[in-house]
Parts: sequence; C-alpha cells; structure tokens
Amino acid sequence: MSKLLLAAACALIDADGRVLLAQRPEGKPMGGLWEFPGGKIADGETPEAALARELREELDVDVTPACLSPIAFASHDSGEFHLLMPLFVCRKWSGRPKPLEAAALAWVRPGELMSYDMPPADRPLAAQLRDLL
Ligand SMILES: Nc1nc2c([nH]c(=O)n2[C@@H]2O[C@H](COP(=O)(O)OP(=O)(O)OP(=O)(O)O)[C@@H](O)[C@H]2O)c(=O)[nH]1
Repeated sequence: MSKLLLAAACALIDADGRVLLAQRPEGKPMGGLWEFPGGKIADGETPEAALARELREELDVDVTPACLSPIAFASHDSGEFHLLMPLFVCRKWSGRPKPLEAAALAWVRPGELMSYDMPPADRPLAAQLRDLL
C-alpha cells in the first residue's frame, strides 16, 4: 500500500442549507477542482484541531471542536499516497469565510454538489452529503 496521508475536511453549512466549496488554486496538485476546506493533519494533532487551524488559515473563520460532527470519510488511493480523510459538517462558526488560499469560494445547494468538478476522493462524500441534507 502507498503511504497513508491523514487529512480532515469540513462542510460548512449556512442557514439556507448551502455547502461551502473551495476551488484549489492552479499550480497546486488538482488545481481548479472544488473541494471541502481542510488539509493535512500534523503530527500530534487531532482531526478537529487540524480543521480548526486550517479553517482559520484558509477562510479566516473560527470553529470549536464541539461544533464539528463527523458524517463520512474518504479512503482513496491516488497511487502516490492513500488518503484517509474524515468529513465533518459544521453549522456554527464565527467570521465570514474569505478565500485566503482558495482561488474561489462557492455556496452550493446540496442538489448541485455533484455538478462541481471535485477530486475523486470527494465524489462519494459529496453524494453522501447531498443525501444527508
Ligand atoms: N482539504 C481537502 N483536501 C482534499 C480534499 N479531497 C482530497 O482528495 N484532498 C487531498 O487531501 C490532501 C490534503 O489537502 P491539502 O493540500 O489541502 O493540505 P494542506 O493545506 O495541508 O497542503 P499543503 O500545505 O501541502 O498545500 C491533498 O492531497 C488533497 O488533494 C478535500 O475535499 N479537501
């Protein structure tokens, strides 16, 4: 098996039930694709702490671990590494999301999630999220 890569991702859900997607910048692997905000879990970090850090760095929003609910996970082999990534949902945060690292942000209705071009690991997650919301 390729090396395990641990990451964590979060679906922020707004009051209208829309999901926040972030577009990966061109020049990064999978540039241009739409993903859930998040990133790699550092050594010694919990998934929740990694997400709180990443959401602050990427979006300038603050979340508390108590507001993060895990709903699904991706287990996907890219050839180069095997990604293991829990997906959390979060309905309560502080701050207004800004694209500090993403090329763009989009608030997406659950029924439209599958029309966004996403990394392969995300497609089953998006389908589960759509069915859940
Ligand atoms: N954040 C995030 N990463 C994802 C998703 N789907 C997916 O395959 N990944 C992969 O998970 C890994 C971690 O993501 P990342 O590149 O955002 O992590 P990071 O911010 O720590 O990266 P960097 O510091 O190397 O730029 C990457 O290989 C990324 O391609 C997703 O929905 N959200």
